[in-house]
Amino acid sequence: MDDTVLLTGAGGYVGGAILDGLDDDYDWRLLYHNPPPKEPDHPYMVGEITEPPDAREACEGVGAVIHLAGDPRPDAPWDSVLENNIHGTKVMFDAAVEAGVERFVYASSNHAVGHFETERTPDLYQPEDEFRLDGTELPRPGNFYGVSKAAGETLGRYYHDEHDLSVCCIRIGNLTEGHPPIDYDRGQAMWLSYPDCAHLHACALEADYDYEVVYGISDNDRKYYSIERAKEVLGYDPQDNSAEWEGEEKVV
Ligand SMILES: NC(=O)C1=CN([C@@H]2O[C@H](COP(=O)(O)OP(=O)(O)OC[C@H]3O[C@@H](n4cnc5c(N)ncnc54)[C@H](O)[C@@H]3O)[C@@H](O)[C@H]2O)C=CC1
Ligand SMILES: O=C1O[C@H](COP(=O)(O)O)[C@@H](O)[C@H](O)[C@H]1O
Repeated sequence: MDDTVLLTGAGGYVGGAILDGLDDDYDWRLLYHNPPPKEPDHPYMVGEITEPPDAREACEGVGAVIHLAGDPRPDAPWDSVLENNIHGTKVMFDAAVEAGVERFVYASSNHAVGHFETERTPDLYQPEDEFRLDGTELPRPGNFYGVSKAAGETLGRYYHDEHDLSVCCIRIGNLTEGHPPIDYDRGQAMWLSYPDCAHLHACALEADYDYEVVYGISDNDRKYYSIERAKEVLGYDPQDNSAEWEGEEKVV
């Protein structure tokens, strides 16, 4: 991808992981919600994804969008996910199409499929359990936040079919920096390391695809999300595995 890449939600955790790993690799334009505390190393603007003029300005002249901005709280109230996650994502898709953007990478979530876990907890978090979700299943959100993420995936399907935009929805698991979550089997099952997060988003910027839903986790022994589709279509090659850690120490 030689064109400018717009990164919304640039000031957040996922945005930080992506910029940590891919800082020099792309011609970035960063969208912040509030003025950043320190001057970014890349061109940036401050704006609202729910406001079409801001979204249009952010998308002008870019070749790809990585859309992270939104309310990330699993217990977020309906009003907030409706406005920030569903409406905000629709506004960003509209602006992307209007600007002639070629591809749109969308931050979906494990919470879009949270209720698949209900009858299988806690067995599915064990390394020997062979149950896998692979991205072809319909959403089963576990909360309104998950509903909003599933809605974003559906918006992506529509904008791909209607406007021929390449759309990759990444159902991100549990991003933590440095080491996997401690004493949290479920978090270790769906851990996404910072380096694997950056690499996966680079894959989504480079590969050829139409519309994809993939899982964004490291290659964890405890996984119950398949990463085969991400490997096959995007060339994802994760380097981390939460099983290689004991607490904060890497032991393998
Ligand atoms: N951190 C994680 O483990 C996971 C994150 N995700 C998704 O990844 C994305 C980023 O998550 P995080 O970085 O963890 O969250 P974060 O809260 O650290 O970052 C989100 C950013 O979006 C901005 N934002 C929120 N509403 C906005 C609006 N109306 N206009 C402009 N900017 C707005 C916020 O200011 C914030 O900087 C979210 O969409 C979240 O749902 C999905 C699964 C797991
Ligand atoms: O989608 C998200 O998921 C992660 C993991 O949450 P968990 O409840 O499944 O442990 C969460 O940390 C993040 O805030 C959220 O956006």
